[in-house]
Amino acid sequence: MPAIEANGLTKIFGRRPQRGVKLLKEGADRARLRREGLTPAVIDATFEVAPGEIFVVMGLSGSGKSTLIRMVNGLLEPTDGVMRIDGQDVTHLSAAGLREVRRTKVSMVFQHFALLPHRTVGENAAYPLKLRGVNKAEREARAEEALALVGLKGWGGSLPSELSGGMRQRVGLARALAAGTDIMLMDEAFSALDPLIRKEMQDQLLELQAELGKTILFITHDLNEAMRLGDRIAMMRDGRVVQVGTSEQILNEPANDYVAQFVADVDRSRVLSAGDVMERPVAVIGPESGPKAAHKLMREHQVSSLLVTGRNRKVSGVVFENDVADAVRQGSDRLPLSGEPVAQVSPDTPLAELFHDAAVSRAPLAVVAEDGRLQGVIPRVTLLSALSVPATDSADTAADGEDPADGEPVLDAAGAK
Ligand SMILES: Nc1ncnc2c1ncn2[C@@H]1O[C@H](COP(=O)(O)OP(=O)(O)OP(=O)(O)O)[C@@H](O)[C@H]1O
Repeated sequence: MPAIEANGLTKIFGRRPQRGVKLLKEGADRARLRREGLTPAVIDATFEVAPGEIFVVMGLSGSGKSTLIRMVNGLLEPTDGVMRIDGQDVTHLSAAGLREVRRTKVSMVFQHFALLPHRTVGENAAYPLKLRGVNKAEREARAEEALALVGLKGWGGSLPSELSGGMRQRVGLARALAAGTDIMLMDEAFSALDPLIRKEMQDQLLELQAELGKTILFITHDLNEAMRLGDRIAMMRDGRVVQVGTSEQILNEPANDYVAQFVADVDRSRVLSAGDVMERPVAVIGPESGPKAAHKLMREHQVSSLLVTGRNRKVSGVVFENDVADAVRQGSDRLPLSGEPVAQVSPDTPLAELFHDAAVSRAPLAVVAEDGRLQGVIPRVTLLSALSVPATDSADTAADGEDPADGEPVLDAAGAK
């Protein structure tokens, strides 16, 4: 069951907003509604956020992000459509019902977090618990735990004025964590921070997420932030969700020209990772194979090197064309393994971190799973082309979600020799 589910969610500001819904359903555009004195802030938004997912809503100022998040936590009532939290329809809840949802399910972190200046950091973090009537001892324990999670261990007794801006924003995060809800809504939560502190907070959020598995709906107008944080991203324009996808899908398969232009300047080397661009490891040979088989495979795939893998698909080395040709000429039946190490990287490694290895290594980079099994390869040319033209083939490989190594012609002693 999705943690958050929006179905046809629409919010129109102005008098008699239902008129706007009707007009929209009749095909009217925003300008038409504006002439009627209506502002369609969110139009027909439909998406699901899975439990444990970081779902980023991304769009320029005025695209409707804040309105959308305010409907999720019940600060605004939708004009049309349905919003469900953990399967419960919260679209038209009473004030008491909404309070209950906020108390138990959803907490929120804002851009400018209003800390109570005369209360300690610990009391600030524990504030929502106080409102809920949680007893003092438990409040303090939970606040302390939450402060430790955001790197503010030992600061509970200080006043907000003693903290830097970044630290205050951490208190906001701690407050949401102390509340103990499974869903956290973050509205431009890091946008007011200096770039370096902002990056630190993003890292921390990713760490916390890995540890706690919260469902996070994160709003930002910063594409790089969206791409860094989001498991998936919803791109909004003029109140509509124009695309929902992983950062890799948004980069390589933009739904329209607007999205394509938007992502044109993204630093692809930081957004795409090895797993996104790797190719099927076809140029791979088993250790028992001989030089003739290696030579044949190289010709077939027009490559100048082959990775050598054992039966467990672990990479044991590399052979190069010249050495293989020599071995064939000399009638040798042993693969002429090169002494060169093969760079092995995890599928999560950003492309930016692959350049050094790619530059110093003649062999393609080996992308290996945690258990060391070969998942794919990245020849230098693939790395370079991934940075410019959308890498459609490799994107398909990654999107399939299958083990690209399976079913490939890995030759060994029993194979074509
Ligand atoms: N209470 C309101 N009354 C009337 N119009 C509103 C109201 N709140 C928002 N709007 C309008 O709805 C549209 C969407 O605004 P919203 O604040 O949701 O966008 P946003 O993407 O969050 O922008 P920003 O990043 O600047 O906050 C805008 O045209 C805005 O002027």
